[in-house]
Amino acid sequence: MEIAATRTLTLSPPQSRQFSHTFFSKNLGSLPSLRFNLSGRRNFSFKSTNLRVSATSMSAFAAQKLSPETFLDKKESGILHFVKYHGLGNDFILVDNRDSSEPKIAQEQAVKLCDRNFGVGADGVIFAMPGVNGTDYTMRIFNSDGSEPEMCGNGVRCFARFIAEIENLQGKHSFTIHTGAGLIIPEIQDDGQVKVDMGEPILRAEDVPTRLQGNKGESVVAAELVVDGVSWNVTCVSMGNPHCITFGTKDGQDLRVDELKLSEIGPKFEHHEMFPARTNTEFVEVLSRSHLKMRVWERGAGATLACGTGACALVVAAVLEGRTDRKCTVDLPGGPLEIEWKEEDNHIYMTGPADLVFYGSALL
Ligand SMILES: N[C@@H](CCC[C@H](N)C(=O)O)C(=O)O
Repeated sequence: MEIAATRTLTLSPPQSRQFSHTFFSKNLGSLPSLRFNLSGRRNFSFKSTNLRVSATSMSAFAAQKLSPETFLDKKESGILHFVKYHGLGNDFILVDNRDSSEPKIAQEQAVKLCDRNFGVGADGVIFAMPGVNGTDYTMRIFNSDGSEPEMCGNGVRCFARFIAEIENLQGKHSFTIHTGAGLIIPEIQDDGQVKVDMGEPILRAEDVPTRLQGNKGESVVAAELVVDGVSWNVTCVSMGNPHCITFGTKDGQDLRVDELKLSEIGPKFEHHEMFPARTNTEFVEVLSRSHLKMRVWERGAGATLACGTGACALVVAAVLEGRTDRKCTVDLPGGPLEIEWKEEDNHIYMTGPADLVFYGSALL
């Protein structure tokens, strides 16, 4: 389903200009609040020191349908046009940066945009940039705290759908994408899901990076990590970005992820001295040899509803610890991902959704 409605964006005084944009949203079945409000006018505004956005949304159906390219091509100075996407609730502001290898906004501005009270609200800002070394595109991302990670699994699925949208591509398509984690290849499937070749996991302790000693060759597998006086069993895996995966504590107690006090324990893993580049942490419950359930505390973003690189890393950890087979469904708070760590090429393949939420503009 595609819905288009006029969106009027009013800049706060003293810039009392008005812009009208077409608002596109797909898959609104999962977004009752948007559908619910389509018949009326709703005002919302976001303010912060250097970022001001106020908008009156969705006043009419199909009143003025602009193409996505036209919307993003508008080049009023000081205004950032973006498209909001999410992958299982892990949400991102996508910026069309195809004309430059410099991100259109600075890290501090990304922090303000990502703010859920004073900004647009997102787990990160993603830039679609020109490719390098023969790749189709480059993807860069800023976390909601402004730091720059090497890779983002849910983000790269959103990136693929964003490219298809702005390049007006229909059906099955794959792209080569240069990231901080090397070459990543997402392929949009006929059903709209995105299957991503996430490359090979990195297991050497020093490269993850972790200061924990390798205990299985150079890898850290089911090793002891003391966090706040409690001994946890952890496996460390990098998918370009660092992950610490735990299935429970050393006393043999398996995790019940719903019972975890994530906001208390998460930051203690993230900033642990054993992780010189900080870490993402996945807390995992094994439901069967092909079914896992996880909650995540992300480096630079906190508790999120999903983490694609995390889901890949935890399947690697589960296999290395002998807990599951190589093909698993991973239940994340925002929904399931299908993950396979293939023996033939040592690559990990992730399949899941990516959905457009809305088009918007922000005054920088
Ligand atoms: N949510 C992402 C990971 C984003 C980067 C992460 N916060 C980091 O700093 O490494 C995913 O889906 O992989």
